[in-house]
Amino acid sequence: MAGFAASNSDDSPKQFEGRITIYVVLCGIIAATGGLMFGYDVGISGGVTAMDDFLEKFFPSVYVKKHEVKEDNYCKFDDQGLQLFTSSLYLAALVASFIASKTCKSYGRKLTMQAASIFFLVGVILNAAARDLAMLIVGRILLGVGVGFANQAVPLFLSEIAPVRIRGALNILFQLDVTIGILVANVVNYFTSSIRPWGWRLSLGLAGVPALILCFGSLLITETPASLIERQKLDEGLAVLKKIRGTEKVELEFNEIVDASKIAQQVKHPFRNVMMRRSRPQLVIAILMQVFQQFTGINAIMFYAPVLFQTIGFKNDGSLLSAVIMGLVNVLCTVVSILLVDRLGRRILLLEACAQMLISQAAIGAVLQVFMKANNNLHQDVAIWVVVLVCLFVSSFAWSWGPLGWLIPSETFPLETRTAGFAFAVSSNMLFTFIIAQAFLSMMCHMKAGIFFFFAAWIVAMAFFVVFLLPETKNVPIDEMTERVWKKHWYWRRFVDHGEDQNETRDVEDSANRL
Ligand SMILES: OC[C@H]1O[C@](O)(CO)[C@@H](O)[C@@H]1O
Repeated sequence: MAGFAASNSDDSPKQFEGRITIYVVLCGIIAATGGLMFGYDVGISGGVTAMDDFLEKFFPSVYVKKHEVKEDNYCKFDDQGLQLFTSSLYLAALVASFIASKTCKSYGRKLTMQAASIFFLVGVILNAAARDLAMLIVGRILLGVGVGFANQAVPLFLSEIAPVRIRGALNILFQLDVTIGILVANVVNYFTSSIRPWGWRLSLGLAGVPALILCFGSLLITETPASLIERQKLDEGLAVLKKIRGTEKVELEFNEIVDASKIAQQVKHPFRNVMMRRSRPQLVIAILMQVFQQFTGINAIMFYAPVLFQTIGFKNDGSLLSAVIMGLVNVLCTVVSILLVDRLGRRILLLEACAQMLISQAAIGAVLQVFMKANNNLHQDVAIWVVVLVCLFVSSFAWSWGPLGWLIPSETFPLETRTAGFAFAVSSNMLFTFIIAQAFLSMMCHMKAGIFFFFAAWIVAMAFFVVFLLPETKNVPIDEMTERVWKKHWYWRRFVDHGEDQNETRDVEDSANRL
């Protein structure tokens, strides 16, 4: 299989000077709290939409359907308005990520994170105080803008400040915070569901906590050297590089960033450049990683776990508790990824997970198909098996496609197309999260257990993608990807080697002449 991977002649990381400083780790931990906002939101909506008081106030018809004994269990929550509550956030985030890519480039990663926390806070206030559906949805849209800004800035920030040998681990702090956010949200829902009739307001309002952490925390962190140098702040960039590497000897790395930024400055239209032939490998991979991440079916489970568990017959408390257990598995297995990603590499984790996810999705489908046909509810013993299978699925997702969906796109684009290219990754994630959020309950209503086979089929396609098209990027310095990865890949090299796109060359030359 070596022929399909990037066959680096020298697999050891380039020896940039420097150690892993406390400051760099601290900056990583603070910035990663952007992931908490995203995760909290993913986790909170499922539980809130299962709460009677919330349904009765905003979605009375769903409330009635939920309590109708004869209604088909698979279809109880099939309501476009209810799904719009969950999904509107992702639509807003999709649009926001393109705006955020511009602010990231022109004003830096740090400022973009600060803006994210402010948008998010305003959204939280509207949500917690919502008196009608309109207020609720406007609040969700603002939360979405916050998520779009944070998801754009944070993974880039983490990959750019990280020393190469722990880049994977540091970047995965973002996804770790996403999973912690989901878990905390599930725990919060577990308790607030018994606070009648305003428990849902508390659930939605507590989303302000991670936003406040990011807002104040981001005052303490640095801007990335790459962003400073890209914006012509060379001295500041050099000083920051020395500080985060804990040494004065940073010339090699500094020069590499300066070289990358010289090319970046000549590119006046990053979005046009990202569309050109030679950006094709990174662009295709960034988008597909996200499409595939979502078509594992993860969010069908994350958003609607409490609803799903109610569907198979757990009572309110039982279903929220199962969602909490699942959330814990998600967090712990993301830690496994942090420990392994820079040792085993990205491809092994992704491939192992494909096998484990395929087996668990197919098994969930089979159990529901067999046992739910005769009886609209599952027997408690069988339902517990479904929870076990869901945990098996979530564990493998958590050490692979979850974190690597962010890591790989953030480390593969060259500086000149990095923010624009990464915007495609974020927006694809949001688009497909939106599609799943909007469609899952209807799909479950129509396809019933078949939905899990649908996701299983996608997992097969993902495995082929990794085997043939995804090169290994472990231990490759971020600004050396073209030489060491793309030019050596059996398929992608044709885009990079002969990819001198006429328009692009003209674009760069024009800019150079103007300088
Ligand atoms: O941990 C699961 C979560 O991770 C993500 O895939 C983001 O990487 C979310 O879409 C999902 O809800």
